[in-house]
Amino acid sequence: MARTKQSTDKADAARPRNEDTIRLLEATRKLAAHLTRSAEDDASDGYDLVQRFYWMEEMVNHIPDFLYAKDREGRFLIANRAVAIENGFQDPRDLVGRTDMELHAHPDVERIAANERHVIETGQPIIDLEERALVEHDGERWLTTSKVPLRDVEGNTIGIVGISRDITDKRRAYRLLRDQARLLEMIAQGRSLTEILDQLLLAVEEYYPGILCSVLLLSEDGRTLLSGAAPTLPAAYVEATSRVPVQPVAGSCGTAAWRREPVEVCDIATDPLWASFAHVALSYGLKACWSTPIFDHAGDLLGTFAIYSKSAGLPTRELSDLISMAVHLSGIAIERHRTEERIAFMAHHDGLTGLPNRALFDCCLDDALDTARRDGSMVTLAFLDLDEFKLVNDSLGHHVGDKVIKTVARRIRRCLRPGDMVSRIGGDEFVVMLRSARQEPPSLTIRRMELIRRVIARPQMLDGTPLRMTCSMGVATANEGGDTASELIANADVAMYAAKRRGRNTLLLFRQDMALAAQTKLRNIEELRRAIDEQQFHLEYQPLISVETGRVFGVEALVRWNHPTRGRVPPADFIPLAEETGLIVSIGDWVLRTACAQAVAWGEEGLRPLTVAVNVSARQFREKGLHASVAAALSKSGLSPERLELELTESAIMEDVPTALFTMNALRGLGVHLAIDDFGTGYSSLSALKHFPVRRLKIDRSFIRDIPRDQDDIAITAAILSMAQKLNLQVIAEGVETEEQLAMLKEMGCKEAQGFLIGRPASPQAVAERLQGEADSAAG
Ligand SMILES: Nc1nc2c(ncn2[C@@H]2O[C@H](COP(=O)(O)O[C@H]3[C@@H](O)[C@H](n4cnc5c(=O)[nH]c(N)nc54)O[C@@H]3COP(=O)(O)O)[C@@H](O)[C@H]2O)c(=O)[nH]1
Repeated sequence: MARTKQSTDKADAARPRNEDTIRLLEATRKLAAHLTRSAEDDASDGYDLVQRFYWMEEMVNHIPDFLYAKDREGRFLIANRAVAIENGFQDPRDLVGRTDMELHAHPDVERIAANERHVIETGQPIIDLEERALVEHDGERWLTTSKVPLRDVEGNTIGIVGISRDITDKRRAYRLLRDQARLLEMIAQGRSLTEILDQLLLAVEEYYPGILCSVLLLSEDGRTLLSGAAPTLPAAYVEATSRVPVQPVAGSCGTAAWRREPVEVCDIATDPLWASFAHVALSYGLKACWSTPIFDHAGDLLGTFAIYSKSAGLPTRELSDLISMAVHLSGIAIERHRTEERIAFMAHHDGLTGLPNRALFDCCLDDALDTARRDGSMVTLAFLDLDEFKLVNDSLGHHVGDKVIKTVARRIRRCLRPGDMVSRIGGDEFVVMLRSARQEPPSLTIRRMELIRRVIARPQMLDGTPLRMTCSMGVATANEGGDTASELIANADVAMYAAKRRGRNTLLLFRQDMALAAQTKLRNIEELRRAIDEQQFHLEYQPLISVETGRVFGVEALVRWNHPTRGRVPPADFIPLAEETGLIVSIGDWVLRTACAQAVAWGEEGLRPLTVAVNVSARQFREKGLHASVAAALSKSGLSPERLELELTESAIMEDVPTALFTMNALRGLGVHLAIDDFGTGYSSLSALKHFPVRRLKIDRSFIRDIPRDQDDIAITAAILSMAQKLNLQVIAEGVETEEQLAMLKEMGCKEAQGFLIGRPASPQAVAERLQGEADSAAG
């Protein structure tokens, strides 16, 4: 207690006293006297005034808030220990007589003094005013303050009584929430990643003045960290550290990304992790660097969040909390940005190869052509289609097909120069745009395109097996082939189809006559469509006879097209186009229905039952609907199934033997018979032949034509006959035109024949007459 009395006296002696202070002391004395009297009155409770005063002082000193009274001049009259410590004193009494002005050179000192004067002059209290603290530890601090007039016993205002509470943490938490909300809003609004990260880093730096933040983003290959945001770091430093390797020893960030955990380097100058980079950081006064990896929700690394400090050391707990929040927000922003980038990329790129898709390509082609028109540069386009790609997909599976496409895409890309472009526009179709600043001779352009073609054709290793993919290419240049994007594309497309026709693995430069051919083809397709709609077809029937008896046992239905202006169009002129376009499916369906109905009609005329043979094209054979189409033709006509024979070509069967076998068995399941047409021209596997559920082989007319002159044809025909006999198959010889041929075939043991000698394709009426004639002569 004595230590307290002495120090008060000392303080009193040291401070200048003005009238208010004297009045205040007077008031205090009166108060003390009053308390003494009261204490004497209450002596019965056993506690004296001094003890009460001590308790009061202890109580006030234990309050963490700042309690104080000041005189009219702003001098401290009394304060609790919290105020003393805040101002750098141990004993509150050391504060007495001092003013804020003396203690602090803070810009807010004058404003605080003015507020206090206002309370004294008006007698109006200030309640819960938020103000900056005059003392800063670890950055700016905030108080909420209430100040009321201090009055003496007469009611005169002799100063103020104040109470202040530190609300720095509360305010920081509130600001944190507000900043967080603002950043999330920016993310939701789709603002740019740089803008969001800059905002985030500036907000963090505002909490702890003196720190500098940066975000580095992981490169696509995951091996490097690239600059993401660093709004306040010196630009030269950002530049110098724009590619940080992700490896075990690579500063704070590269190491944090490598270890996938925070790396806090408290002294860049001495830490071995910074051995190679320290000189750069230190030259900018950066002494410590604390880096935290940023992950996405799936745990994949996105980048790093780093804080640089200009003094060596480690982050405080509060700063660590703030870093966690900032890392989390950075993760959300980067992940969202990546997702948006991915969506945008997918909208304009092909998912398998990553190449620009048709929409993006068209856009770039338009731009390139615009530029070419302005500056005389040259745009060349190539349409490129892989040869027999379907075979790869069908035989080796789609996963192998995908690998092939990716390899082709990669190879084409490697052949391109800046400004060139390649796009995948279909399963195995690519379009390449080459640009050159000046007009080049066609030979030069073709050389570049040829290079692409040759590079594609290099063998690819697929699961250890080499595969060579060739392609057909059509090339068109803007100056020669056409000036608009659609003309250019159409011309390159036409040239590509011409290349395909030329025999694949070929490059053709567009010529005007190709366009004419393409236009004719388009017109033909249109006319063929109309022919189907308007039923411009009819059937003729060619007799099939028994060599032994010469009697007709069946007929082959052959389609004819009566073109409204061109007249009779031979099947050889339109069947291939119908095949190519798929129109053969409708035509074939019609042929089936008509032929079945005709066979029934002959029966109804009283003619003897015949086999009716109908050609099934390769395309029709591949169609899933063939089985249903045959079943419908039979049920609609009422024809007995064993009287219908479907002629399948060797090549259609051999395209995909297992599927063909399945289809053939399904058709046989309907009760219809099958024959292999044009036998000998394809590559029938003889071992597979014995499994095919066929009844008849039709020896192709090319082997019959030169009989009996050509010994080879005789040998082939004999071999087919012998093999068929062993396999228990019937054989018919096609294209028999002469008596010699027929006689020779008979001699060789061929039991059936078809050809102009026996009968040309004829109308149903003519067939009926022939059958009637045969019946009559048999009867007669
Ligand atoms: N998918 C379908 N293909 C059909 C259909 N109708 C016909 N075709 C195919 O068109 C090609 C040409 O047919 P076409 O001009 O009718 O010729 C056939 C006969 O006229 C001809 N032939 C018959 N005998 C002789 C002969 O002694 N000499 C000779 N030079 N030509 C002759 O052969 C054609 C029938 O051949 P094939 O079908 O192999 O038995 C032709 O490929 C037809 O298949 C149809 O409806 N659908």
